[in-house]
Amino acid sequence: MDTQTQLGKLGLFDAKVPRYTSYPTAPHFNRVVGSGHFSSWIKAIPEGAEISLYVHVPFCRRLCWFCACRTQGTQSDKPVQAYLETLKTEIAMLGAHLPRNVRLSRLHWGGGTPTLLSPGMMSELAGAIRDIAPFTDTTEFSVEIDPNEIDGARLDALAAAGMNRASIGVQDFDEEIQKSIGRLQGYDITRWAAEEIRARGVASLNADILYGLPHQTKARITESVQKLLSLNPDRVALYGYAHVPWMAKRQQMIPSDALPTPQERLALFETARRLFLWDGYDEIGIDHFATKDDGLSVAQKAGRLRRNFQGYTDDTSEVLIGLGASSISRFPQGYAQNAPATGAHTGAIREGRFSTARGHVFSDDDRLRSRLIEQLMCEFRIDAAEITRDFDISSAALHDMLSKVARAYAGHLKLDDSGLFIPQEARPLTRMIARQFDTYEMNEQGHSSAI
Ligand SMILES: C=Cc1c2[nH]c(c1C)Cc1[nH]c(c(CCC(=O)O)c1C)Cc1[nH]c(c(C)c1CCC(=O)O)Cc1[nH]c(c(C)c1C=C)C2
Ligand SMILES: C[C@H]1O[C@@H](n2cnc3c(N)ncnc32)[C@H](O)[C@@H]1O
Ligand code: MET
Ligand code: SF4
Repeated sequence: MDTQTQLGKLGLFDAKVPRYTSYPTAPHFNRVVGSGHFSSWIKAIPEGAEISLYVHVPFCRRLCWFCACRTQGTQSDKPVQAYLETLKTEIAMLGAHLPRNVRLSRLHWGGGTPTLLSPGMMSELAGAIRDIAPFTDTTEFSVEIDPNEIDGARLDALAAAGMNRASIGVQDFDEEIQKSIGRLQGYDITRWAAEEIRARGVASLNADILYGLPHQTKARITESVQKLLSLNPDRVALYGYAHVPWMAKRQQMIPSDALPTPQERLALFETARRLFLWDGYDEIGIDHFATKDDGLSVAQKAGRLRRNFQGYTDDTSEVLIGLGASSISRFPQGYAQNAPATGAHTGAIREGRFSTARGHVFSDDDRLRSRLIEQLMCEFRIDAAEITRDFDISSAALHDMLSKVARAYAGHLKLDDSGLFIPQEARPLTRMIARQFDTYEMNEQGHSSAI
């Protein structure tokens, strides 16, 4: 039997599973967690700790039809200006709760489109953040940049604010595909953005592209990847297009009859993957590629790769604070998510309280399973020695847990005393295997395709 037939037999082409950017996943967050938890978790950060900060900017000038991110379209600067005021208040509130001498390991601006801020707004925002949590010599400050929504003045402002990493949205270079996903973006504009970002001393450039788009073929993705490689990105995120029109209403504009089948999605992924490997990139986790000396590759080789809401990271700080509407924070105690709508978020901040709307308090079992899933997603294996060292579980109990999963995928996984291992041929199954360690009830239809 060939690999595709075997993967099909295991249900890969029918399954819907989470992407496990957290455990438990966001749909399982509950209303028990509120602003009281958030404040107390902030206060519990050790003095002098390095923490990470994510700032969400939920606005775009145009709304791409494929996009599943929390964002709204606006042509006017008025709501953006009002939102910036909210963020500055939220940052000051955070500063009032933070223990002394806390500094930033990572700062990430995402969205939406953070680059629709004016240069003045960018400096204000960066200044407000650096006032409450200064950079260190090694702080990484990354910004999601829309090549369609950037110019020299805004890049200058970002560079002056300390940006040293950037990520550009590419998705696909093919014009027919771009039309079908409501996002036109010529190669020249993308190339201009990449060059101008680098010209400002930004050492590391990431690009996002998608497989599984309407009208995408192996020939077309090959051409898109070649064009992308001509820009020499240090990192690439190759996400599977998540078609969830019941969640992201704008996806109803996408012609679902032009979408590739799950079997074709796997072939598209494999085609793109081979091109990146051929060009010397390392494969990082399930959907990233990085040059050999990039931080992600180095972290992967050293066993320090971690999973976060952005996908993969080499950040090892224990606390990630999300600011702005819908942002999620992660603490050693649990997750806290802000109110998703900008109105509700701003309302809470104006009343002087954090907008935390839901979240999750970790149990010991959650912590164990969270790490098991993270190891699978980052390293395609579970390291039994590490797990029994760090968690309250005996070798025998762990082995029992791993054997059940190995049996469910009999002949595809390797199990021995050192742990569980997913060989190369079985890697498309990784999210399904991770699902085996997830004890939360799941509405399968709510999720995106397993491949
Ligand atoms: C930049 C945009 C974002 C992407 N993911 C997130 C952001 C901010 C983070 C995120 N992802 C999900 C949630 C929880 C639900 C919510 O609050 O809206 C958050 C905060 C879940 C999610 N993301 C995608 C889907 C289909 C789902 C729901 C179910 C599931 O877990 O499968 C699609 C998707 N969004 C982003 C990517 C890269 C992506 C698929 C590859 C971007
Ligand atoms: C931040 C990144 O998230 C990715 N992104 C946005 N929406 C989706 C979706 N529906 N499916 C997969 N990836 C998506 C894009 O690649 C974007 O650049
Ligand atoms: N909005 C930017 C873009 O589309 C950043 C990626 S999507 C959140 O290019
Ligand atoms: S892909 Fe980027 S620009 Fe397009 S709607 Fe999503 S966040 Fe906005």
